[in-house]
Amino acid sequence: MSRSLIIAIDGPAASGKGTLARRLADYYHLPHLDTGLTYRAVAHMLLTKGWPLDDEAHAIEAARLVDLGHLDREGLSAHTVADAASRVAVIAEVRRILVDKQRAFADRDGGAVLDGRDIGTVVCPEAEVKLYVTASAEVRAMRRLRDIEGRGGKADFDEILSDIKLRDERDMGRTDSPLKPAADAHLLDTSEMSIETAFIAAKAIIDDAIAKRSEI
Ligand SMILES: Nc1ncnc2c1ncn2[C@@H]1O[C@H](COP(=O)(O)OP(=O)(O)O)[C@@H](O)[C@H]1O
Ligand SMILES: Nc1ccn([C@@H]2O[C@H](COP(=O)(O)OP(=O)(O)O)[C@@H](O)[C@H]2O)c(=O)n1
Repeated sequence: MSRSLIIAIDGPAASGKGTLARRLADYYHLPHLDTGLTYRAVAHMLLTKGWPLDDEAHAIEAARLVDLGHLDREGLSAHTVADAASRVAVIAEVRRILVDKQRAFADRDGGAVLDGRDIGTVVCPEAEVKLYVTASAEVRAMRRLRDIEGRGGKADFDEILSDIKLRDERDMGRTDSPLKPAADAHLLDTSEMSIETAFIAAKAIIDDAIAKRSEI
């Protein structure tokens, strides 16, 4: 690969952006960063210490301590951590600190795949390929339910659905870096797509962008 390839993937909870990001990173031999884990890490630190989620000073301190090399996906996977993450994610200074770290990750030779809520709009507005992955709230809630049950847990579909809708509202409604497709993002509605079909569709978009380089 002669030029850096940055692939920015955004979308709401359980739309499949992480699964797609990991597969694309593997296919194009690029490093991958799940930026949601950085917000989850901040939330987890506050929850563990018993600090309120709107305690800005401690949230900022926690954001400074986030180490991209040590993000524990399993330890941060809980539903409560995801909800708490969307609360600390409204703090502008927390975002600024985490976005700096995310940009440093993206700015490496060769490129990278990043997924989150504001990658195409704020973190990597210069990304060569931007994907906005979505699916209906019901489909996303069903995917999350299967995730939880697959790990031996129990959950209620209606509760997950209302949590997902609430988090969508919080993420799309905040003033700082709200979740929305970048103007030049390709929309991928995976409601009726398998993981494989979504991967093939994304790969076609990326290969097309790479092919256009040689025409320039
Ligand atoms: N296109 C798809 N069809 C069916 N299930 C999917 C699809 N994409 C992802 N999944 C499953 O849905 C769940 C949530 O996907 P994930 O990639 O973690 O979403 P996100 O990163 O957007 O929160 C996972 O269990 C994943 O295997
Ligand atoms: N780039 C990002 C990534 C996540 N987040 C926040 O972090 C929360 C958890 O993100 P996540 O990607 O781990 O959540 P899921 O989509 O996996 O459920 C989101 O609901 C957002 O509030 C953000 O604000 N910006």
